[in-house]
Amino acid sequence: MTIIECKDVAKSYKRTNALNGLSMTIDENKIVGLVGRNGAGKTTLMKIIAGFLRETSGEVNVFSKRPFNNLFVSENTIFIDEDMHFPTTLTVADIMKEAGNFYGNWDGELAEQLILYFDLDRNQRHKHLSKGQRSTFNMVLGIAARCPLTILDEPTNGMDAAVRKDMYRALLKDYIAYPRTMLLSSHHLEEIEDILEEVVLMDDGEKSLHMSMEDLQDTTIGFTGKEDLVYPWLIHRDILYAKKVGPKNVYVVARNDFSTAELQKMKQAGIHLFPISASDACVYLTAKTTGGIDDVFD
Ligand SMILES: Nc1ncnc2c1ncn2[C@@H]1O[C@H](COP(=O)(O)OP(=O)(O)OP(=O)(O)O)[C@@H](O)[C@H]1O
Repeated sequence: MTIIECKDVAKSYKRTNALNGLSMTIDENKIVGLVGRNGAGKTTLMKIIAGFLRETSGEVNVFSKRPFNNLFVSENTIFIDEDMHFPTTLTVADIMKEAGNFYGNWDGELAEQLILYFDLDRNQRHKHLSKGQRSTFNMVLGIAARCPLTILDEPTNGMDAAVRKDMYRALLKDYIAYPRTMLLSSHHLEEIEDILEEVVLMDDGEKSLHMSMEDLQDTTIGFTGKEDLVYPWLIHRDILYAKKVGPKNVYVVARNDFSTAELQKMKQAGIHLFPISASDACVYLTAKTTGGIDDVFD
């Protein structure tokens, strides 16, 4: 069943077009990563899906309803980001109690166990938590609410590496026990790639690709070897990144539309082929130049 459907969605702020005709569908009970460079439009899209912002044009359906200001969508959706504000007098325990009143699937016991594990003081006011503690608590809310649609926008900002790892593990374990639809944005795809089933890569307010994690790994391929050996194979190919290595060698990343036979022949010709990680593939696929930061200095 489709949970999120975006058709040709655009969103303009005064001088910026944050989304430029984006279309996608997200099916039920999938964990989908939303990735892209700074300013690609991830937060804008997530806020529209959560019903916090209204699209400028196009159509968005969440649970087959228009999400903006929709009570059904807000009861069934939780949106977690680092800007979550609560009344300043509320403690961690107060917020958990309120969450229990609002979210039908709330698991108070799990929330208490996670609070204990992550060493949060349930009597501390939310506004007095440190940056990392605030993110930790917010994500506990996101997990324990067990909303049919859980949207997590850069949820681990400020957490240390150990907490981030534990938190994603907690998220995955709870998702396996209680499947729901999750949309998760992060600048660190390598940290979440093991838990994602699909990735939506955004670029300049548009969807650049939407595919399974497995397919994403095969989207790009790297080559190193002598320049005059490598380049003839790359005529009319989509070169995403190229760098000279020493006087005669090159390091090239290209979109992988090569046949197995072609790759085999390249290997036999003495070209070294190597896989590109999913997170690097996203960087190369959305890069503005083929030389990266080196272009600035050349
Ligand atoms: N309230 C706003 N008013 C004006 N412009 C905005 C507003 N919010 C976002 N933008 C602009 O819209 C574009 C998309 O921003 P958005 O926050 O959706 O991107 P993002 O992919 O989440 O970025 P990041 O990874 O840096 O968090 C950016 O150019 C941003 O400057």
